Amino acid sequence: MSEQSTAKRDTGRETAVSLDEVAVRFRTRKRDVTALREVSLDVPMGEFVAIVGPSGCGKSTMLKLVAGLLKPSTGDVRLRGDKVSGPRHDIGYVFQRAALLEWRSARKNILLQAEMRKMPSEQARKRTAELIEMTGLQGFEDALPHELSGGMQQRVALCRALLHEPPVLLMDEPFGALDALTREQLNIEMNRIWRETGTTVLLVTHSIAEAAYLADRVVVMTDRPGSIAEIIDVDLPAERDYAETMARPEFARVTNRVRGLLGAGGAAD
Ligand SMILES: Nc1ncnc2c1ncn2[C@@H]1O[C@H](COP(=O)(O)OP(=O)(O)OP(=O)(O)O)[C@@H](O)[C@H]1O
Repeated sequence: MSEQSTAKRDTGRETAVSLDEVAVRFRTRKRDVTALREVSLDVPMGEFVAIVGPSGCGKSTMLKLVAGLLKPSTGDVRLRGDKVSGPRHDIGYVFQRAALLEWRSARKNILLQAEMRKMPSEQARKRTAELIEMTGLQGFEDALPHELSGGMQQRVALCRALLHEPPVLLMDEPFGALDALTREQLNIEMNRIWRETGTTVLLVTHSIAEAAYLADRVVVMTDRPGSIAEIIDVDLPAERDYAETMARPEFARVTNRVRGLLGAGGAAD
């Protein structure tokens, strides 16, 4: 059990995501902002990584780099070995707001992904049905977004992000707008869905408990300009019962370490 794992990992598995000495500087008319500096991180295929850190330290910026929505000012970002040089299609993205089309049913919102990617319709329909079952949305396939709870809307957004079976799923505070009980429920489902799909996940969260419950490793960022303060291995089995996990000494060790690194002004739970 290591207190701190290295940013560069040799696990024998293919690397899904790698950031090498990445810096991001934004130049606006009023000021220059260094959002990230010297960030290096390797994420092996199938790993679940949670990223926590103070507001404005560059967490969303990291995800945007991986998605190819932003270019680093210096350094390299690679997805499955290829240098990221523009928007990538082999990722799924889930945001804090589900951003569903109000006039389309749950099923048709999920299928939007297939339309954008011109997936064969039979394959898309089959995968949609599987995902609806996996996320417990059966019976709500034809409901419009306003007829769904916030948690259900996020499940639809998750199905949409997973439809094309992306090897890498980027999640930016996906459960941040949900009430505590729904969030807990979705955390439990997320652990199962991650195990069932085998996808690599990068999750940005402000919840230390969520990070420790879901992740293989927790990346703790410093205040802006964001860099990696420490990467903490979570030495727990992949399949995690919620209450039992929370009661484990390893869970307490990880959450205490993250809290210690973030200090009083850091992420809230
Ligand atoms: N397009 C942009 N132009 C100028 N500055 C930007 C841009 N995008 C982000 N920034 C700045 O970069 C810094 C990092 O932003 P980012 O959204 O990545 O932080 P974050 O850690 O995700 O924040 P939060 O936890 O509050 O969501 C912030 O200071 C932000 O104001």
